[in-house]
Amino acid sequence: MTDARQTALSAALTMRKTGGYSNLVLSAQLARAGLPPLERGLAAELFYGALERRRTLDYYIARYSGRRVETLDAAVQEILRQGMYQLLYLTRIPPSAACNESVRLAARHAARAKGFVNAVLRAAARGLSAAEPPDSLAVRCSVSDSIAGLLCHQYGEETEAMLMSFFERGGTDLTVNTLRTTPAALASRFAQAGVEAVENDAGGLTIPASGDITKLPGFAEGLFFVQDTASRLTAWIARPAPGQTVFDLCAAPGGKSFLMALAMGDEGRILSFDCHGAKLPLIRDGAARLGLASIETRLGDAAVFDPSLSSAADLVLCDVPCSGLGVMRKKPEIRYKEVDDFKHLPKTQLAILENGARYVRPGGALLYSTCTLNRRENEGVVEAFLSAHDDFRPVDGWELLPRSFVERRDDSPYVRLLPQIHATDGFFFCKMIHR
Ligand SMILES: C[S@@+](CC[C@H](N)C(=O)[O-])C[C@H]1O[C@@H](n2cnc3c(N)ncnc32)[C@H](O)[C@@H]1O
Repeated sequence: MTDARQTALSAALTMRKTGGYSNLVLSAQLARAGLPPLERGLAAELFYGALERRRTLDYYIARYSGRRVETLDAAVQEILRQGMYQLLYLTRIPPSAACNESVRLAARHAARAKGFVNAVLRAAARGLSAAEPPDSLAVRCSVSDSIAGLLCHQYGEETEAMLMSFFERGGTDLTVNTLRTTPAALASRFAQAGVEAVENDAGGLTIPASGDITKLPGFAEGLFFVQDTASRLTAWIARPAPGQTVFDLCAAPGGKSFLMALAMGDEGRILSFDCHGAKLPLIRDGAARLGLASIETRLGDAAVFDPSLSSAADLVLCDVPCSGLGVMRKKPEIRYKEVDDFKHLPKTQLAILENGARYVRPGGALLYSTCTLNRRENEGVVEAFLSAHDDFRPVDGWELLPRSFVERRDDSPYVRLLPQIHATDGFFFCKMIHR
């Protein structure tokens, strides 16, 4: 029989085998399993929880088994991780149920290890309340040693609070299609369907994170799209006006293009580029669902000048590819990247920014953004750009934000959203004006 625990285990084993994005792997397993809502919620909690806490869980598994986790069979590793996750973090599940259910899974997937799984989890259930937490910050926060080292170097004592804040569960943020409805009207449609939506200060709605977004009322009518609050702030900082020309150089899947089109009342021209042709339909389909006619998609490399484009854009967005260290909450696989995997990025990011600058008309704006906390990809890139371009001046992004986001830490014009302070994803924005 397929249940929540079986579904979570299948997703974890698939992820090991095929890699890929955790949300896509889980969605495929959930679609196959057809579980009722509560069971879906538990499956997601176990799958994401065991993935995002993996290093911490492995520390305790090693402690109570006397074995290094990598030496165990794949199914045994994942069953123990999900079992240990229940013991440590899911207080609503009695420890005996966590042990029994894990043993049941072991009987099916690793019969010879049934007794071992039982012994490890029962020893943990008895001992965990008195166990010392891991000494290592990387293990406590469950990130790679190299990511912990990088962030400690850049953020010092704030690092642990920053990384711990990624474990807090948030809802799903939606941007409302204000050409078709209002946040209040959409919230009341959701309420009629039993979905509680809360309006936030940045003009969006937050709903509890569960279920299939496409089944919500208003989805097919294009009344909203999923977009994190941090990302939505692009509209406040960019402030495009109706009738303007906007180039969105790294646009797929299209969230910021949609946001610009809404801010412009769908009047004007938005050219949405991506270098991956396969992603362009995501932008086109999204724009069609939302009824946005001002968006045109183009295949293009943001780092290479296209002479066929006029250098008359009012606004150029460079929402560059980045290490994603600010979005670990939603993409837990990012936790285990190595810093070497993304050390090439600043060069690409600077090349995109340099090229983007060539399309901005005098008086127009260039907006650089990332969803990472890595200063080499943020301040490092814009400072390299600004030191070579006295024809661009940075503007104070904080002054453009809604009141509730003004908790700034310094006088820098760059907007640095920190998850432990602003309760958003980690994000970076630098808006520059072409003199
Ligand atoms: C951070 S994502 C953009 C997210 C998007 N702006 C949104 O809000 O939905 C970066 C995008 O840049 C694209 N990309 C990466 N390198 C690129 C390049 N050299 N030229 C154009 N697009 C690129 C990736 O395919 C990816 O879709």
